[in-house]
Amino acid sequence: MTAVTPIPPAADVASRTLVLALPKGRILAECAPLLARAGIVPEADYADESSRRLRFHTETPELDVIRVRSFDVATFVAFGAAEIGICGADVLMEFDYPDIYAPLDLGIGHCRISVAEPADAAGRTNFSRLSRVRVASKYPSITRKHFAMRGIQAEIVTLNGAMELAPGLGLSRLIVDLVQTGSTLVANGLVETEVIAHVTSRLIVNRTALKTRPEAIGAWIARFRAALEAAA
Ligand SMILES: Nc1ncnc2c1ncn2[C@@H]1O[C@H](COP(=O)(O)OP(=O)(O)OP(=O)(O)O)[C@@H](O)[C@H]1O
Ligand SMILES: O=P(O)(O)OC[C@H]1O[C@H](OP(=O)(O)OP(=O)(O)O)[C@H](O)[C@@H]1O
Repeated sequence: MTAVTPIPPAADVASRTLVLALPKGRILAECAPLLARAGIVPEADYADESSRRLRFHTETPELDVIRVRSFDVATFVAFGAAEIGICGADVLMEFDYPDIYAPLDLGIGHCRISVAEPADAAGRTNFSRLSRVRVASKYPSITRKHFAMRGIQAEIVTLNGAMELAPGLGLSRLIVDLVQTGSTLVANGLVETEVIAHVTSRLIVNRTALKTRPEAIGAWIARFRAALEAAA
């Protein structure tokens, strides 16, 4: 039988090293100056995506960082595996975890989550007469809610990338995806028809951890706030 590691008693949880979950990819690079201003200096290879390590110490003994997929940052924090994290508002909207508190807009990762359709069909869809529509997205919950608010039942085709291919290949009529410059849409013959929400990255914390360790976590929130003010 495999030995099961006991769940640490509350006292250990209260004193364990805090974990900050960072999203690998584009946001990680944008985070770097903010982390530096907040006094967080992780081991040098934390930003080296060719490194197979996922957890890194920082110069502050009571704080480690982990590097995970952007969508998974919210899950690590919601379940208390990481006390603090940085992730896009798109991810927070999609999961809507009640255990996450997002005290700070970090002003990085600017984009929007939008509906798009083929340029040659744009403007021809009469949404007031539509009862069902097939939409490709990696945001099934946001998409379903958005169309439900207009009385349309969205049939979601969940993809993890390259959504822009879906309409041209007959997989869906519309897509819901992130847009920043709009060049990916243009390159694939699509146009943005509706903005669902504007997105930036947020500092997030686990609500229970904030209640049990208010000084430690509150101090990190304050450091991030000061770092933002210093940059303003
Ligand atoms: N084009 C963009 N411009 C600006 N911010 C973006 C853009 N695309 C995504 N983001 C923001 O960055 C976050 C991470 O996106 P990124 O593209 O790095 O990862 P991903 O491709 O969604 O994830 P993965 O590679 O793990 O599948 C998103 O949740 C969003 O908040
Ligand atoms: O409006 P733009 O500036 O063109 O940016 C939008 C693109 O950026 C994101 O993709 P990403 O580059 O993260 O690739 P992915 O498909 O692997 O998620 C998003 O899913 C769009 O495809």
